[in-house]
Amino acid sequence: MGDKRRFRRDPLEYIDGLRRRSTTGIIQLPWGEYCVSDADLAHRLLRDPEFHAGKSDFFGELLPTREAQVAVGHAVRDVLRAGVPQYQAELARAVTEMSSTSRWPESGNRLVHRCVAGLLLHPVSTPAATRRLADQAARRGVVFHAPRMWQRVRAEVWRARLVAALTEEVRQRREHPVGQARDVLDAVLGACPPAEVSDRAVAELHVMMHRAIVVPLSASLAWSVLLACLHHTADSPWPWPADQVVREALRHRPMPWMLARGVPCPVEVGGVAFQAGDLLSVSPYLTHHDEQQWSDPDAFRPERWQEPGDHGCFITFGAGPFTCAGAAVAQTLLTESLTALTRDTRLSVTGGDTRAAMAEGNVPRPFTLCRTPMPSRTGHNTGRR
Ligand code: HEM
Repeated sequence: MGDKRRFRRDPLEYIDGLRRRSTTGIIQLPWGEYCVSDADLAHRLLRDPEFHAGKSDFFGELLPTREAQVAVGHAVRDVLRAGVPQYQAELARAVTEMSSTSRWPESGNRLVHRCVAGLLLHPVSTPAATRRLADQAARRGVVFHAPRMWQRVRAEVWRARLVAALTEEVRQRREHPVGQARDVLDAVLGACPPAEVSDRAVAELHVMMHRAIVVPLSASLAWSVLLACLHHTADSPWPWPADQVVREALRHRPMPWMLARGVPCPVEVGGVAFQAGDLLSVSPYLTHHDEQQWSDPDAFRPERWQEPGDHGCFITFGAGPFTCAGAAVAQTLLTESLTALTRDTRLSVTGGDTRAAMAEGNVPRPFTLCRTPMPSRTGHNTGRR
């Protein structure tokens, strides 16, 4: 079997194989780029000031300075943090309406999207047509990766419509500013002075943040559900608290595939010479499955998170200057979601396995989730496992 086919069949196993054969701490990916496979080297790279002197590539060219990037990240994080009770309320409604069997990851995508929608665009302050458009665009490939070429072409049309509607909304909001951010759009607006960031760039940033929030949350929720169900098949409730399941799923199957950095100047790493501008990546998956860092790294063991000293280098949210701004709130939202899904309910899956499908990152292959009601252990709904 050729390298590309082997990679497609099981990308994580494939890069694990490359790592095992490497003696230099660096591997070459099938498309030619290099990835650091040694966990210590990966951690050093993510923290190296020389690799982080300018702006983060995460925002592309939408913002003028690194300071503006940090301000947008923090403002969006603050809105999400304040919106946790709203997320919980929508989650409770959505889970009640969920059928006893559902196809994942699509159902998880819809669930997360529904619960975040009111935080992305405030329901009262945003015209219903714009909110509807954002919802339709999300379902038609603007947010989640569309597998087929024609779907991706169609997504571009929806994206253009959405950006146009959001640009108009930004114009309106800039004419009538409010004190406190009501949603992610206000948060981005508040961090972007009109003289420096155009209405259209704010609209583009909103679409970008929409994806940056919903896509990794959905994939990580799907992995949490799948991995816990595959590793606990008994009729009893899961033996782990939801936050430990989430944390272990984020370690075992980190959704971010590669964290890429532009090489700032000619340098040699692991015997390979890089020129300024070349890309060098770090793989959260390889780092989290490094035996020097983690005991029994290939085992799914949520309980490791209650054991002091069993935590190696954890980089699902990156590390160093460009770390994810939403890491803490993301873990809260994931824990809330898993808690709601398992409340007085036994979860089981059919058809799932631990191989990743490559989309915008590592996402689980399709599986069916069955939810079976269980009598409440306390006689009433505690909301916590
Ligand atoms: C499970 C969910 C999430 C995962 C796995 C995740 C992961 C990541 C990763 C890997 C990066 C890039 C780090 C790097 O290049 O070193 C990143 C950047 C970022 N993420 Fe997240 N993220 C998640 C959710 C969120 C949420 C909910 C927000 C909302 C505030 C958010 C906001 C950001 C921002 C603003 C950046 C850019 C940081 C910067 O360059 O200053 N993320 N995220």
